[in-house]
Amino acid sequence: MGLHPEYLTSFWKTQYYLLQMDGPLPYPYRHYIAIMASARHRCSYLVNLHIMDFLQAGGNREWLNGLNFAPQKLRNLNEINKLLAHRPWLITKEHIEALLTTGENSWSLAELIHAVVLLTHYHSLSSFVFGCGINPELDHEGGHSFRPPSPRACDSDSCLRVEDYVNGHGAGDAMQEVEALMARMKLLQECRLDEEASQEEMATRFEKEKRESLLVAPSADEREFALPNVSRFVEDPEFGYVDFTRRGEQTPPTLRAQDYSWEDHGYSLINRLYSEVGQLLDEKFQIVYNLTYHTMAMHCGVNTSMLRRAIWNYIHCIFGIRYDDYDYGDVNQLLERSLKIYMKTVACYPERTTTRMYNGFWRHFKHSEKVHVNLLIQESKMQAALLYVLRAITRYMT
Ligand SMILES: CC(C)C[C@H](N)C(=O)O
Repeated sequence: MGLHPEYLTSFWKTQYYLLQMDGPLPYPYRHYIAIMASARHRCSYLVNLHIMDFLQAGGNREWLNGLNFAPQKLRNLNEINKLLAHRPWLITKEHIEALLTTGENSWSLAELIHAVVLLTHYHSLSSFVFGCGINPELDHEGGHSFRPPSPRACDSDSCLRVEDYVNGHGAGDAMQEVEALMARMKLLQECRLDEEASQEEMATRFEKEKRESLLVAPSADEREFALPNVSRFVEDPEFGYVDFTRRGEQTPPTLRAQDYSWEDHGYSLINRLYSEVGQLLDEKFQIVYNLTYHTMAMHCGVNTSMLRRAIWNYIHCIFGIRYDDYDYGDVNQLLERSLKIYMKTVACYPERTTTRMYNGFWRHFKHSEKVHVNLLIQESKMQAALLYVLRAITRYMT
């Protein structure tokens, strides 16, 4: 994240506020929730970090034996943790009601907001960790694996491939890919001026992109095994993003941004209930959405807003969120298949990200640009999950 200091500052402020400042939840709870959220995505890096923080904050060591050892109140969060991580569109006001009205184990509304922001923060941070290939620290379990799950650590196969591209024949191809992408951006910008698609056509393009996104998935053999220090915090480990293996599984239903958007609805609700955090999140979303260096691989002075918007909206599309004024044909034109696979893996099954996927897209772009893509994925995913849970809270309250 240090490659993007403006973003990092905002990220740190938010995280610091959520973990260290006065707030509705006791400190050990905050770290335990971070553990529960990271464990959903098998992110041992973050689980280990927060196990240490939990103990430092005076947390009860017993709870670290697993979810079954934690107080019932925390265990009650399990359902919403699962849904937020994998299928946030399934969250209803009944889930909210169940948490707020269970006698002595009830959550207050303020506590619940704190908890859901923490959950979504750590789900999306897990995506960043796997997307950028951050390895477990050496003194952590799995820190010395002989096949590290990290894009940074090269398995010989993918290292060879990258060298091939850069030194040999592939380098020219990779450069041409950049040129072709720039040309497509230019063409789309020019066409936009002459041609406006009808509302129905725009809706069809969204549905097509959403349906197709279901087919963009890593193969099952990329599954990561869960380490015991992580799996003890996970119940119902099979529950994931829409499961394609089950027949007749539907695509996520569509949430239209005009009915519930961050700017008009989500932000104002969270601002009312937990105002500093509302502000901090809003600032962070704005920073990441507008972040640009006007570069594209070896080119400078480029307006990349179209490309960055396509990345942001593709993630929202995977989670069923549609912007009526956006033409999803752009996503199809601008995001190559290998990038879509990478993005969907990082957002939905982060633990299955591989070196090969990381190296496979945008072969001529800089490392910092790939990290930039990860920031967009991370924040877009967080906002998507928040929109669903905040909508459910609004429905519960009205
Ligand atoms: C994600 C990247 C294509 C972003 C680009 N390098 C920019 O500065 O806008």
